[in-house]
Amino acid sequence: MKEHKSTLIESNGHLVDGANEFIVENGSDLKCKTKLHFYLNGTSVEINNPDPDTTLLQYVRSVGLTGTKLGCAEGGCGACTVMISSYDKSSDKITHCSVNACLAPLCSVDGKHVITIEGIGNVENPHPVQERIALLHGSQCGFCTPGIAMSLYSLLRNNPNPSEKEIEECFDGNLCRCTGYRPILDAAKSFANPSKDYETSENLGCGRADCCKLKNVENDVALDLKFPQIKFKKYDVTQELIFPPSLMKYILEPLYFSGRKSKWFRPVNLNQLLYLKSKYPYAKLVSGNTEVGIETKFKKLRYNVQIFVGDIPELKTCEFKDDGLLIGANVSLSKFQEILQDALGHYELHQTQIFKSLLENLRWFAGNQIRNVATPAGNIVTGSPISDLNPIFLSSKTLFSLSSLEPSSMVATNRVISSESFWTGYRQNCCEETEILEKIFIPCSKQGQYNRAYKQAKRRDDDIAIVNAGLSVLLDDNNQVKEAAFAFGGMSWVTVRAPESEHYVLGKKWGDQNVLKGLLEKLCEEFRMKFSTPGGMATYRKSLVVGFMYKFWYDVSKSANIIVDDCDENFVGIIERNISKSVQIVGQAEKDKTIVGKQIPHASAMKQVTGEAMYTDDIPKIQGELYGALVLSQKAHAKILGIDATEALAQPGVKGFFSAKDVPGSNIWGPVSHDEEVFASEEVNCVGK
Ligand SMILES: NC(=O)C1=CN([C@@H]2O[C@H](COP(=O)(O)OP(=O)(O)OC[C@H]3O[C@@H](n4cnc5c(N)ncnc54)[C@H](O)[C@@H]3O)[C@@H](O)[C@H]2O)C=CC1
Ligand SMILES: O=c1[nH]c(=O)c2nc[nH]c2[nH]1
Repeated sequence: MKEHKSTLIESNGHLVDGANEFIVENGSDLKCKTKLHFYLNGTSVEINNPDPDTTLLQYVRSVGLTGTKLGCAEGGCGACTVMISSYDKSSDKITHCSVNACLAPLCSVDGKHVITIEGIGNVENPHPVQERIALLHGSQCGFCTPGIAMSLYSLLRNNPNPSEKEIEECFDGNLCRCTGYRPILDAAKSFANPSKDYETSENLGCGRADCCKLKNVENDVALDLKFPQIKFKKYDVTQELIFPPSLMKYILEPLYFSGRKSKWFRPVNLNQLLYLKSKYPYAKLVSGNTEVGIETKFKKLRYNVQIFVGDIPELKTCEFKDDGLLIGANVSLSKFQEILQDALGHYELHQTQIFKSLLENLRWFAGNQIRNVATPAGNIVTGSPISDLNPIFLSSKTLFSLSSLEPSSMVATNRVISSESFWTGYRQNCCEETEILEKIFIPCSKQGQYNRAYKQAKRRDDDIAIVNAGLSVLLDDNNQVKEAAFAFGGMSWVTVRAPESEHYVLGKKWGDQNVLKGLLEKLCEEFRMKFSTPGGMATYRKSLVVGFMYKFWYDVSKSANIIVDDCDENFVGIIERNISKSVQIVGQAEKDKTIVGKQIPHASAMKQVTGEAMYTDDIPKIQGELYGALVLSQKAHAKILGIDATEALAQPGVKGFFSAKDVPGSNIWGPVSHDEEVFASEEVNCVGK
């Protein structure tokens, strides 16, 4: 990767390539559009100067599409899943992505087609996805159900013939806390092509002659066999909502919106971005918004100027160079996965170690909805100490290319910095205010190099790491260590290397058990973590570091054909979760009975799965509506000596305060025995009462 300089001023004195479109500061004279245009469930929508702080979820719910739910608000539960389709002119391809509407800025959907649960079907005419989830008991309280349906729908739009594995994986960003995944997966797998998961004929099916998994069985016939009591609609991909033809002619133009608290720029090429960043050095770049969205919502950070970088083609490029992969810093993580997968076929086997580590790691990076929008740049620049990607970048000496524009000379400059010197402190890096991360160069591994990534989180899918690692060694022909780079996340304020352990192992023989012992001891010395360390679990985190190295030792030994004593296969690789299997045994339907022995979907199922079911939060607001909040005990056990609400009542907008003495009738209630107070009267006996 070479550093370069270029000027944004042409010989005739004009700015090149559209940079001048942002020259006027207040927006009134800008050549950019101030109207947002997109499609929502097949209908064109235009909004003049939308507020940059509005999320897509707030918008769709505000126009009555309340099937999309607000759950965690941080991209973790999937209740807000919608599908966003976009058309790429250069490849003439339409892509469909499941996305968390709770984090997606409304302003980011310009030129795209947003489909919510209401857009795919309704109670009278449900989409097959909705119908099968409802009829196969895939909803109980139904709150997560629209999001689950939209994840499956998005998968089918990209891949109408998925395998069972692909179906299970499409739900890695959806949580359900009451129905249970068994009936959801049963319904979803009714869309699967089983032959994709079972490669040999011995594995085809459960042994029954009429097993639904037998090859050559037509999909709908198979369904009848598996669920004989239920008649489903056939899934016909040709009946899907089309991508609006007018959006295929859409011209990408710069946008400018000015809201109550912030301004939003959308440059459409790199020059425009560099120009804007030089003009507004303090501006926040927004890409997938999966980190910035958390900062503004939960950490209450304010960014008065936001520059959206999600529609800049130069930041989404990919080149297979002789010695590595050069990618635009803002490719989505899903696209990054595709690129890495292609790289495995493009390069020689020994060159692909780092690409494989990244692929392994991306499997466990959040859920699909996040990976469809989040970017490597977002992860690198955030510099979270438990970033999933940064340990691998650090262990592989990945290079970052930073670009900026010097405003007085209008010269664009670029410098290349190694990941080894990029992060400087807790969520800090060496980017200057006017710099942007443009490209990332991931080197090919060398002959004899081994790179692995490990992650331990509280659960495998959709969770942030407790500790993670990117480990690399280069062995010579005698298996002596020529180079070592051990990077760990979750062990300090930033992703860190273990220089003493790396130094210890240099020149030593991989596979020699004394070396392993010494290496593990060195790691323990190097990561002395105080019991009081932020994040806690000091002993556990240290043991994870040692455990990862132990695993790496055997993993590399196996790959390098080094015979080691005590090599337990369980130390190598990860424990794979097989495709889940389930069976529901339903009693024989009794002829003279209408209910007993029959699988009867509950009465709200179809309403829930179509988003038509109304929850409290979905009820339209009424004029003068008031809100209530509970005042809870902060003491575990205390006598209530008195309640003074004067200060609360003095707050603007507060209309009243109510306690036990205001309850009309009895203050005692309970589901079976009436032994609880509605409001505590004399004593509290737990925090939160
Ligand atoms: N909410 C969630 O559940 C999860 C969030 N994440 C977060 O997702 C992030 C991934 O990316 P995005 O959503 O795309 O990030 P983002 O749009 O939220 O931006 C994150 C940071 O990266 C900066 N940035 C983005 N592109 C840049 C560029 N080209 N040059 C310089 N700075 C740039 C932004 O200014 C911001 O400081 C990670 O940082 C990670 O922490 C990851 C997994 C789960
Ligand atoms: O690298 C990351 N991986 C994650 O899973 C995650 N969740 C929040 N922030 C995150 N960063």
